Amino acid sequence: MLVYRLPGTFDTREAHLDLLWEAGATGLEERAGHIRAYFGARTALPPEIADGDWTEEAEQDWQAEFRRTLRPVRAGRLTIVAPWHAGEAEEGTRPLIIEPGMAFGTGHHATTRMATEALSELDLAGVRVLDVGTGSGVLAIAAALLGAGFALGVDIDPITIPIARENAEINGVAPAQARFEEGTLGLGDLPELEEAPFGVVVANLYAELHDLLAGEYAAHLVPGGPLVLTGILTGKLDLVRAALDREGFTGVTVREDGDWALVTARRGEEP
Ligand SMILES: C[S@@+](CC[C@H](N)C(=O)[O-])C[C@H]1O[C@@H](n2cnc3c(N)ncnc32)[C@H](O)[C@@H]1O
Repeated sequence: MLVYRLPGTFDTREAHLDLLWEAGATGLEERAGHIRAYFGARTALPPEIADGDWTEEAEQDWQAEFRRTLRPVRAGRLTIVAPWHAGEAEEGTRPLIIEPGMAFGTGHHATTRMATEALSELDLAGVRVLDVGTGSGVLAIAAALLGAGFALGVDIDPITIPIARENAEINGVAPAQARFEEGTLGLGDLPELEEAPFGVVVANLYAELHDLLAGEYAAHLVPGGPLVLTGILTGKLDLVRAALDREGFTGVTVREDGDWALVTARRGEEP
């Protein structure tokens, strides 16, 4: 693979980005002060950009570089690691191994890390946990490793389900501890969801969906059960706060990391 560097940012070079795709770029990335364009082979750049200040980088083993730079992420009582870093969990934490792949949830996004930290602060011993939008399965697996009695991960995207199951297996989490099913809330077609309510519901989705699903979260939680929501841009916190208020959640707390927020609340009053 070849990488060409061009000074500038996506904003200042916007007109060039389409040209790069048309020229066959397989990836574009903005780094401090320059754009990197990835090509499978040496490519004649279009004249509009060929006279720019391009540098061709030496060919590298990008796969090895990617594997090296994907560092372990500390999240509460766990460290989220790729399989090749399984021995590098921080002292006093347990490794949560996630194979980086097609599904969201390697721990490198602030929302995944904050949600894992929030789960880590709860006493999950023996508790049934519902993870809505499970992706890589990271939060359901985290719950199982933190002692949950059972975790169910659901995702609307079917490609995530075998990925989540494989990640559970890598972590030694058996199907009796964590199961993964295609689906969502509100459709009523998942037998597991018709069973007794869950002790904790966690969802890393987005603010508008939390607004839509807030009533479903309440319906699937035991009275007083904690709700952990993230994937929320800080500018949309009011939408989520209003939805939780509408559905009778109490004790709302907010934590932020950059543009992202995590909200916790409890269903109704303590029993
Ligand atoms: C931001 S990722 C979160 C992945 C993982 N739980 C984490 O915390 O890193 C959101 C996931 O939610 C799924 N999703 C989106 N809309 C959904 C819905 N209505 N019901 C269930 N899953 C949904 C997506 O397919 C995606 O896998």
